[in-house]
Amino acid sequence: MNATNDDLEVCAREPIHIPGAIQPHGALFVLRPGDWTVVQASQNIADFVNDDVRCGEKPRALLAQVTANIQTWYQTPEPAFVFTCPELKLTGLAHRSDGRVIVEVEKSEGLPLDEAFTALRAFTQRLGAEAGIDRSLHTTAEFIQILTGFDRVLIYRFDDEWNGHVVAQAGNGNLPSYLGLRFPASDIPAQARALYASNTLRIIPDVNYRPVPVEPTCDPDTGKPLDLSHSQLRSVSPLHLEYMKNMGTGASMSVSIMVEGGLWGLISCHSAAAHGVSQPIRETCDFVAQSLAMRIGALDRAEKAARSLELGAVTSRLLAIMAAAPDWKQALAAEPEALMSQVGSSGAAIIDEDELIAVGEAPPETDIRALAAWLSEQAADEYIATSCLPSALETAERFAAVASGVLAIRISAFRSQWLIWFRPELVKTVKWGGDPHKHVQESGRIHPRKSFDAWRELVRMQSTPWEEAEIAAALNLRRAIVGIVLRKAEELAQITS
Ligand SMILES: CCC1=C(C)C2=CC3=N/C(=C\c4[nH]c(/C=C5\NC(=O)C(C)=C5CC)c(C)c4CCC(=O)O)C(CCC(=O)O)=C3CCN2C1=O
Repeated sequence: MNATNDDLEVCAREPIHIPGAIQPHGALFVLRPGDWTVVQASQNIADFVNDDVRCGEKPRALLAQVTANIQTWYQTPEPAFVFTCPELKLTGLAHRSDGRVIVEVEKSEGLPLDEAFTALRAFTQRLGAEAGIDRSLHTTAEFIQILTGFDRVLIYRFDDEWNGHVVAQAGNGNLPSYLGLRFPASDIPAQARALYASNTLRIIPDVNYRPVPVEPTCDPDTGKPLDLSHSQLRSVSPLHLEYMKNMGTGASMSVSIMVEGGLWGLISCHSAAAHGVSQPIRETCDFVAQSLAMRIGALDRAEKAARSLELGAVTSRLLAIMAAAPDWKQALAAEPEALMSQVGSSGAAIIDEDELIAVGEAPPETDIRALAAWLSEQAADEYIATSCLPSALETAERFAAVASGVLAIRISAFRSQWLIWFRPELVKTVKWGGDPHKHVQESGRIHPRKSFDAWRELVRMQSTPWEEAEIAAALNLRRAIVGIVLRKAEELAQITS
């Protein structure tokens, strides 16, 4: 039976940050600052630190020295403390959580730091030499695949609705290609995305792992469950483990790509069989993701600046034309190409009460008037922009071919005075990784879909989305027109007074 949106909502509320267990490729204990006593520990702690850590006691022997160093760190503003314990062949990480210090340890292995640095330097040189974003994404996927040895590395980009698009890929052929496929937002629900914006690297070395409980389950003083939001060993949602098995992956690692403080996408790594990656290599991958994010941010800013400059030139031309004309509406209508290129549209209309002027590819007059009436009912002071008008105004289906996209600026708050740009429908076929609507409801809970084969969807009644720079250009023109209208009104008032 297909799951409903409510089921997906329940899934998006799963408290993944307090699983009460960790993955077995490391061990964890919790210190109470002040007396530095161990208040909780994972059931496998002795496998990593012998008998040096016991609940209710201070860490002993080698871990006593580690704890002393943690106490020194605890007095600093540093968010985390990375340490090694060569005698026990351990690397570790300490971080604060709910007034406690969570200490996680793993076996030391893998890439020495100088080799990691050499690899990083080679990568940043290659990245700097890449001209555009596509090559930067592919260079990153190729580098991470070689560095980590995962079978497949994807660059997964979120769109405005949090659906994901695989925009770059590198692999050794052991796993199917997902390049170009899209995945629904529900595959990575909101609470997971929020977690990944702060905890930027997660690894699941073996999808068939048996979770290791943390004991006692709740903090003995506060009774609160242990918050593993910033942990590296956190046991992950059983739902996601099922998803990975359905996808035929035995191990995964995800690294968040944070651009301008927002989750732009993920570097998502998979292997068919269990596959681990050492702490130094993981740190290197996190740094690579940060380097890529800075590159994406710089390229995005440069692209927006160039687009703003291009549109600014058109705005200046239109302002000059309106300033020299007795009527701004007729002036704009006399320059249809400039008016339409102001925001990259294929048609436009100017409505001022009964007066209507249309240029380029525009709906019939009656439909434009009905659209203006609908726009006037919307709670928008300055503008309304949509790339899918029929989803908001059903009657717009009949002119979707020429106006699926609408960008409308309100000239007057008191009368029906609008400047509207139109964009045509862009019919496209979207390839999903499996049927995005096919989540299965079984035995009282939702299950991830089992097929990720390309599933094609014909997308209708949508135009190319309006860019930030285009909306900004529309608002620049609006400010000029409102200024002209106000000046005309003042002149008229002076004449008639
Ligand atoms: C091929 C493109 C691709 C997709 C679509 C994808 C999905 C993905 N889902 C992730 C996480 C989760 N999904 C879900 C839930 C669902 N996944 C589903 O398919 C469905 C129906 C649900 C229930 C809403 C949950 C709870 C989590 C949080 C797991 C955790 O960190 O504890 C995660 C993050 C897992 C991680 O970072 O460890 C991913 C990344 C892996 N990945 C991909 O590479």
